[in-house]
Amino acid sequence: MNNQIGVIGSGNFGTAISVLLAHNTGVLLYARNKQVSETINRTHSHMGWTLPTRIKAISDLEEICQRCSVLFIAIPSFEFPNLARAMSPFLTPQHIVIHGVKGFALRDEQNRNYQITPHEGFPVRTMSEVLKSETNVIRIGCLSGPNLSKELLKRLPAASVIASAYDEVIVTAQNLLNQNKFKLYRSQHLKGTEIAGALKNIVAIASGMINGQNLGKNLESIVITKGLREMLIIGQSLDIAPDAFLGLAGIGDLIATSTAKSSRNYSFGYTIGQSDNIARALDETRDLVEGIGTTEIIFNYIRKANLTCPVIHMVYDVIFNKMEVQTAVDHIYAHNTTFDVDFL
Ligand SMILES: NC(=O)C1=CN([C@@H]2O[C@H](COP(=O)(O)OP(=O)(O)OC[C@H]3O[C@@H](n4cnc5c(N)ncnc54)[C@H](O)[C@@H]3O)[C@@H](O)[C@H]2O)C=CC1
Ligand SMILES: O=C(CO)COP(=O)(O)O
Repeated sequence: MNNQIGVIGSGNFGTAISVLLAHNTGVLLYARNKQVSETINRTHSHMGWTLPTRIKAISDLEEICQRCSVLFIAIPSFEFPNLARAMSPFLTPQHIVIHGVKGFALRDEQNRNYQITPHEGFPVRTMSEVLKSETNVIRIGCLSGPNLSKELLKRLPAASVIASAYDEVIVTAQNLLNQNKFKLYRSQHLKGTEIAGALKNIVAIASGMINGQNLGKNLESIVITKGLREMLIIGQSLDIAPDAFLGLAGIGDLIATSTAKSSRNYSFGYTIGQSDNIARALDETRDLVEGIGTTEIIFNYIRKANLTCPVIHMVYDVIFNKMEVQTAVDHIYAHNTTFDVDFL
């Protein structure tokens, strides 16, 4: 292995991570499509962004795993189990693998209408759990925070969280990524960080819907605040400490994605809000919107776990029951109000 760092996934976030890494080290960027990697190597540009020459692209999964002892992964959650299985023969306990994926994988990949059993409270796997079960990698981390890729690629100031149970993972990520105007904060709450990053996407969709309908800043702030409450009570139901939800990977990312037009989750919600036509919004969306699948999975969970989560309910009803946004907003007003902060 040499000292190049591997990045798997050459989309928006993988490219942004590569550019940040290239400030401190050489990078091998994996693109599945050979034509894409050849074009990156020939033009030193990708998706309209000029790339540092320290980034070399590659299309051989075995080779990138053999050449890089530290790998970052940024691909959609629905492809993650397949990728983990494909990488498995090439990974060893010597590797450090850090993912930046904000979504879940179902334990039973065929069954979205899962059951909750007393022994398996959360019927989904986080990406670190997928890596643990599908590969022999031990030192796993998650990079998560308010990291809108367009802003990172424009080299605007940002920060993020590296979460891992292993100090070496945290220190390695900090050494590789810390630089002027980009800093990594540390967290030992790996699962909480992963869950926070996935759940905030649902709230970003809700906020987009409210803004697409011009329902005002008051309602937007209710949705974001109560959305955070729902993230926390889901965490509580899983015995996850609130820490992960209250830092940059929780409330920080929630603010970024629930207020930025460059967030794909927010802008998907915004399109629905503008047209009140979910079929059209789904049809027109070309971008990855992680929050759609997460809403379906988590709605099923909160129903079975008997948690009251009006914001998630609202998003579910609009997307999956084709309810109009203004009607779905009623979920927020359907309950008798009790203590404002009822979750600490
Ligand atoms: N774009 C952003 O601002 C941020 C995205 N994320 C998260 O990163 C993940 C990826 O998002 P984006 O990069 O934005 O998505 P994207 O849609 O821009 O890119 C995904 C890339 O993954 C590749 N890919 C898909 N399946 C693959 C496989 N099996 N093997 C290898 N490559 C594969 C695709 O070809 C594509 O290049 C998501 O979970 C997202 O929530 C996290 C932070 C910021
Ligand atoms: O998670 C993100 C920024 O931190 C990216 O959000 P979107 O996937 O909504 O674009």
